[in-house]
Amino acid sequence: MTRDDHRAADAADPLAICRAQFALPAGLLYLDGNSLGPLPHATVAAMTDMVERQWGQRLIRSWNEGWIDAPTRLGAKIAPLIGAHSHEVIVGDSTSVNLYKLLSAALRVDPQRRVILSEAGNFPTDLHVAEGAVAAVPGASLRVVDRSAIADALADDVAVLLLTHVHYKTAERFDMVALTRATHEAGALVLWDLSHSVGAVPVDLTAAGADLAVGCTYKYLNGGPGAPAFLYVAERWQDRLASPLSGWMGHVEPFAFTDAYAPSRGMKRWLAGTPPMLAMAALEASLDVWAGIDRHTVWEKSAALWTILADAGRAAGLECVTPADPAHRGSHISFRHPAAYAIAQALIARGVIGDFRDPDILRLGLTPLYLGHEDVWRAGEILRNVIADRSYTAPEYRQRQAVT
Ligand SMILES: Cc1ncc(COP(=O)(O)O)c(C=O)c1O
Ligand SMILES: Nc1c(O)cccc1C(=O)C[C@H](N)C(=O)O
Repeated sequence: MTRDDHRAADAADPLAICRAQFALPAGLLYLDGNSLGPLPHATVAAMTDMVERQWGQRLIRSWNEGWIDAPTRLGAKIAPLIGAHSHEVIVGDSTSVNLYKLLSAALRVDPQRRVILSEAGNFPTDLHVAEGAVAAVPGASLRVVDRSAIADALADDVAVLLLTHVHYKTAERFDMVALTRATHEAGALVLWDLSHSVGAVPVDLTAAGADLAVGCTYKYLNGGPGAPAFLYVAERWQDRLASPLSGWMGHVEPFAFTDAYAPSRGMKRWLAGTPPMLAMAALEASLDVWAGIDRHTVWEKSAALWTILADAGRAAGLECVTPADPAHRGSHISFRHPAAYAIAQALIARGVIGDFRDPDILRLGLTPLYLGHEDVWRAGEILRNVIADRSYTAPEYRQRQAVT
């Protein structure tokens, strides 16, 4: 396909108008929105209003003018993106903390089931938090198996299967429907980490019959660095599970100021402390960008952008570790190369921001709201040049930074 073909695809692209909603630096090709999404213009205005008016002028009155309901209001805005009902999602804390809450609760459902089952090579925080959760429950343990062995490892001692739907390194995607069904047949609950799925691939937790989920909002949802995460509990579990972090915001009557804890009905019991309103304001503005955007259109465009980079990678002789079948992958593409770190640095020096994942993965995110076909084609051309002329072998590209 030629540059003109990609220009024609951009001209016909229903999502092309979304690009103007983001404050991306001119000339930059940003292929790292799967790690930190860019700043929406609306966020700047929302933060100004939050700081100057809501905090500055309205002060504590703002708690009754929209702040106290922010966790459930934002949860309701995320719900359609993950195929959940609005009363099944709440926003607060980090993905790591939310994982702890849900894993701890799931471990206490059936005393005969004390195992968290997960995937070797899952995103580290998922496994680290699972270690912490089992350490707090006598007799509990973490079982980690290869992704191909998950279904067979669903023994009768498993309390909860913890999986990241789209793998952070390879973009491999689990079959949510099939694995949820297999987990239920084995008598366990399933907890999906949707950090690399939400805003990227169409997710339907209700259709899959999923029990629990968490996910990150600073990647494809563009909520800002460290934006509060979300937590999902299917309605049928809401009265049966309780948070181990029984803070006052999860109390049925926080402003009764009682000594004894009694959990709220519904999703509010998953709150612990006071919501971080500055961060909530940024996230709400970015969620509003998603209102009215069809997730299937986003996914179709992602698949088209993926093919452009896959072709460039093939032409450059790179090994692609992301599945070619769109049904089995997420919205990034990863190439394995012994000099992946240096290649990522050489690309950054040429205005293409992607990232590197230890030890040998070059990862490029495809975010249809602000990347066009021609943009991705240009990134692919730059990638081909960097490989062909071996410019990545320059010594300055070997220097590792603290955050990669
Ligand atoms: C699969 C997955 N889970 C969780 C996280 C992050 O958790 P937290 O926001 O708590 O750092 C990430 C990325 O940072 C991730 O890729
Ligand atoms: N959360 C991050 C951070 O605080 C610093 C650097 C990167 C991140 C990330 O989000 C990493 C990301 N989850 C990943 O998939 O690799």
